[in-house]
Order: sequence, then C-alpha cells, then structure tokens
Amino acid sequence: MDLQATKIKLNVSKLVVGVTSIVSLFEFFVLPESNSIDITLIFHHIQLFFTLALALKPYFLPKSYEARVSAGICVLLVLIDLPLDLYQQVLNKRVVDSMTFTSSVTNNTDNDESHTDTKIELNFANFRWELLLFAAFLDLTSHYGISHNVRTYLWRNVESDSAGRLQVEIYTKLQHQSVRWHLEEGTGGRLTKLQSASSDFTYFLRKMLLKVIPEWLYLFVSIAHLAIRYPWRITCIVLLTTGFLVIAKFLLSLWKSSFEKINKKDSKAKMKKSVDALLNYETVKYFCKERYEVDRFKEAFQESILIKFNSKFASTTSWFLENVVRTVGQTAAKMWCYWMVLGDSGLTLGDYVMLEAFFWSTYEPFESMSWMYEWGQKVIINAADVADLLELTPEICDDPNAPNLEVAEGEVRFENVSFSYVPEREVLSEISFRVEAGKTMALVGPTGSGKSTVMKLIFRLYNSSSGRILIDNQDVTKVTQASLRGAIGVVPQDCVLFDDTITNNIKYGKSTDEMSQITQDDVQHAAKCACIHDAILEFPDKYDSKVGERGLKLSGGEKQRIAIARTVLKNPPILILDEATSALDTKTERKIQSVIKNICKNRTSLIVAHRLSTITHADEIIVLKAGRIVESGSHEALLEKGGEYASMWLEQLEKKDHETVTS
Ligand SMILES: Nc1ncnc2c1ncn2[C@@H]1O[C@H](COP(=O)(O)OP(=O)(O)OP(=O)(O)O)[C@@H](O)[C@H]1O
Repeated sequence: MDLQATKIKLNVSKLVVGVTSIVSLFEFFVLPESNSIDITLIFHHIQLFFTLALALKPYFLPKSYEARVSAGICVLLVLIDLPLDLYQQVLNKRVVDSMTFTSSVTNNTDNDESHTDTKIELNFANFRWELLLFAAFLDLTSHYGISHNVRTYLWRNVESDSAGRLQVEIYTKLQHQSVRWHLEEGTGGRLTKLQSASSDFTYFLRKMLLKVIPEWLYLFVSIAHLAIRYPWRITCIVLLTTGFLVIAKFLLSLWKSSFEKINKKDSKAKMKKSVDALLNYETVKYFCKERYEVDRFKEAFQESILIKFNSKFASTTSWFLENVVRTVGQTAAKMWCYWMVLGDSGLTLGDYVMLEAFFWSTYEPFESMSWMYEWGQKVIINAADVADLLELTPEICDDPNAPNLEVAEGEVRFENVSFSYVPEREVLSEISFRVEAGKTMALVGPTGSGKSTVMKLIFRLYNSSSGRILIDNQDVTKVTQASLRGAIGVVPQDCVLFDDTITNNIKYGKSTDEMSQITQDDVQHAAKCACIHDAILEFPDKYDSKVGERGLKLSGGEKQRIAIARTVLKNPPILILDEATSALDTKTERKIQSVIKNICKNRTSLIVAHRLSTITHADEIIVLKAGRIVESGSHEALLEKGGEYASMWLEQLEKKDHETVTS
C-alpha cells in the first residue's frame, strides 16, 4: 500500500503545481483574503481518497458470490446503457428526418440577381413509426428505465455485503480497543460517526461507479460521435464550452466551499456543547444552568442558520454563473448548427434536434461534478478516521498461539510490579505480594494510592510497565485475555448496568455460550445471594424492569447488589471486590458482608475497601501508600504494630463514635 501511495503522491504533486497557478489567479481576482483556497489541501484530499480507497479495498470489494455477481451485472448494464443512450438520440434524429422534406428554392430579386433558400416541409408519407416505437422502447428499458431499477435492486446485495462487513469490522475494532483508548477517544459518538462515515464512503463509491463515471463516459462517447459525424466547428464549440464549464465549475465549487469553511468548525463545536448539555441534564439542573444553556443553543443555532444561508446563496450564485457559461456556449453551437441546416452542408433538421438533445445531456456530468467535490471532501475526511481505526492495533492483545489460563488452585502473585498511566507519573512502584489459593487479601490505603489500579492490572485492562503478575504461575500477559477474564469475577467501584431488564443484566455475568442455558431460578438465586431479590419484587415489572441508561433508574446500592449478583452467577475461581459495598447503608452492608464472606469462601479473593471494619476477616491486609506497600499482615498483627493501618483504624473508630454520639 505504501508503494502505491507514493506513486499517487508523485502524480498528485505534478497536478498540484499546474492547478495551483490557475487557482492563484482566481483567488487574486475573486476571493477576499480571508477566504483564500488551500489548493494543496484539495490535492492532499484527492491523494488521501485514493490511499483510503486502497486501504479500504478489502471491505468495499464484494466478497460473497451473490454480491460479486450482482456487482458484475450492474457494471455490465451501465456499459450496455452507454451505446443504447446514444443510439436513442440517433433514432430520434432519424424519426424527425423521416417526417421532414428539405428542398432548395431559387428566388429572383428585383436586381435580377438570384439566390437559393432552403425550405423544410413536413411530409408524413415516409414517417418511420417503427423507429419512434423502438426509441420509446429504449427509453423505457435503458439507463433511467428498467435497467436503472434492476441496478438499484441488485446493488443492495453489494452494499449489504461490503458496507455491512465494514461496519461490523469497525464495531469489532472498537470492542477490542484497550480501556486507555476508550477513555481517551470517547466511544459513543465516535461509533455513530465512524458507522455513518463508512456508509457515506460506500454510497460515494456506488454513485461514482453507477452514475458519475457512466455520465462522463457518455459525454466522451457523444463528443467522439460528434467529431466523427459533424463538422469540426461544432465539435470545437462543444469542446470549448465543456472546457470552460469544467474550469468554471471547479473554481465556483472552491468559491462556494470557502464560504462554508468560515465559522463552520466553531458553530459545530457550539452545537456539540448544546447536545452535551442535554445529555448532562442532571448537572445542568444541580447548577440551575437551563437559561445559560438555552442562550448558548440560541447563539449556536443562529450562527448555523446564517452559515447555511450564506452557503445556499453561494450555491445559487454559482449555479447562475455556470448557466451563463453553458447557455452562451450552447447557443453559439446551436446557431452554427442552424445556419448549417439552412445552408448546403448536408445537415438536416433531425441533426439539429439531435444536437439540441445532446447539449442537454451534457448538463448532467457537470451537476455530478459539484456533487463529487462536496461529497468527496466529506467522505475523505471521515473515511480517514475509519482507515486509522482499522489499522489500529489494540494496546492489549493476545500473543499468537497464547494458551488459555488453567486455574487449578487460584494463587495470585505480584512480582516487583510497577505501573504508570502516563509516563510522567508512576502510580505503582515495585509492588510484590502473594495471595494464597483460596485466601482473602484486602488492599487498603488512602484515596489515590493505587488500590483499584492493582485490580485493573490483574484483570489485564493495562499491561504493567515492569514486573510480572502470575496466576497459578502463569503470566497474565502470556495467556489469552478471554480465559484470564473468564476466571476472574469483579464487582467494580462504579457499577454501570446496561439499559436492559434486571434479568438480562444479571445474566450478563455468564459467558456467551452459557448465557442461553441460564434459568430464571439461577438468576433469582444469585439475586438472593446479593440481598436484592426482595427489592426487585417491589418493582412494578419485577425481574423484567428496565434499569435505564447506565442503570440510572436504580439507586447506587441497588446497582451494586445487581453487580454482585452478576458475579455470583459467574461463579469464578478468583474474585475481585473493589469497594463493592461502599454505596450500601450500614444494615444492608452488614447483611451483604456475610454473603460476601460466603462467596469468598474457598476462592482467592482480593478486596478493596475504605471501611476497615469490612475487611477484618481477611487473611492478609496490605496497606498501600502513594503506590508502595508500606505494611502487610493480619488485622490483629497490623493493629499490634501500631503503624499506618492502626492509625487508620483508630481514625475510623473515632469517627464512628462521634457519629453515634451526634446521632
Ligand atoms: N485512566 C487514568 N489515567 C491517568 N491516571 C489515572 C487513571 N486512573 C487512575 N489514575 C490515577 O492513578 C492514581 C491511582 O488511582 P486508583 O484508582 O488506583 O486509586 P485508588 O487507591 O483506588 O483510589 P480510591 O480509593 O479513591 O478509589 C490516582 O492518582 C488517579 O488519579
């Protein structure tokens, strides 16, 4: 692809030099300084288009047999339509000629001089009905007739094959990107943008293949026919007009787009903020910012309307100017033709009618030219994002031939693990610990000390910068992600649920293969273990209640318990609980703690907790501070030591005493 891209680059560079000088002249005379045209950018876009087309080739070329046959028939129909369209014009000419009779009449003037006049009379004696009917038949079958319908029908096979494949590939790529990538890119809006970009790209290619290219081919074939069949002067006029039109259309399109460029970005950004404000409706309400947001929307909307109408005005002006060029050229050609028909050039009225129709048909390719320019720009910019994504290798990927993780005991070991989210700041430094199989280990420490990060590394959401993480002596980076994550159950700090029923959210804990085998009893059993069953029965639709976007229809505690139920259902050998009960009241927390103790029994468990009273039962407690282990041991041992843990414990006891006294 690189070699082809370089070739394209070279050819485009040559073109740039030529066209830049013409455009500079146009810019100098016509455009205000602020609207100057970046011609190198336009050629960069053309180059990008071909590079992108090469990169996306595997996706837009049909793969299935049905799609390939359909694409082949479509192209064949387009090629057959070309000569048929031209032949239709010839037939029309012959029909007109069959009903006219041209004669020369010699007149004597007063000065005894004589001159010859051409007289055209109607004569239906030789009228060719059969040609008229054949022309009508071609009209109904070729190009815009049945052929058009057949092409549109068949093309859906091609598009569902290629665009469908591309969209699934985009979605797959997004799903496999790392957590870091999702955090940085903001996936939701991007998915919509990328999917519409891919369908725009396939739509553009379809239009090019089935409409724009055939129209231009038709124009060239018609001009060739004109040059062979008619006097060279007419061909010259048509070529000159065509040339003028191409240049005028190109320059006017640039002029038009320079209007659109102004403030478009700014206005788009403002409109985006308005949408953002609508999505964050809760924050808007908390800060009483409705009026402020409405004003911002009003400003953005008015700006976008102005831009729209400025560009509409530019469109109509450019359309008018194109019309002037075309009308002048065509009228000159028609006049010439008219004199020739009246003279003794051998041209007939049928020729005049045919040329007139031909002039009209030359209009379409020029229309598609401006469409091509406008759409091309849009498509290229968006398709570049698609191509970038498709080439992106996920930060976390399995080694080729990586084996599955085999969990026999479930021992977890950290060996000198260091980690940074960004190079400038190390979040974990030289962490080493061992959680024996079936034991419970708790991680405590001040906020931001790196507790959740330890959990994320076990789950391999990130790779550690140095050191090793081992499960039953197998390095987590050397085994498949699916087997690793299948062996670990996690209740995260922020439990986000899907906008689906409670049942489906709990079922999500099981692997894809097992999901269909889960019964409602299994779901209810898990919910009972997580102490949420009774609360669910209070909801109007019980287990079929929808939890709303990101589970917003549920309280924090309810969400956490559904997440626990999900993990209970998964029944993994290793369990990670990251502040799993932080959103619960003391009574429910106490209840669920006994459940958690039960769940943790006989499986390796890692618990992150702020409330130390919830982890006193842990076999080992590790105290993290600024990414380093400062203490470790059992609850009693750490209290006896009188260090960091003991002071945290005392602090929490005092707080609790104070709360009891004040309440
Ligand atoms: N995606 C991220 N990119 C950059 N820095 C991050 C990211 N996630 C966390 N951090 C930083 O890493 C540090 C450790 O975060 P971590 O979430 O592990 O802390 P924690 O001990 O679990 O805190 P808390 O008890 O408040 O949940 C924090 O300073 C945090 O700002």
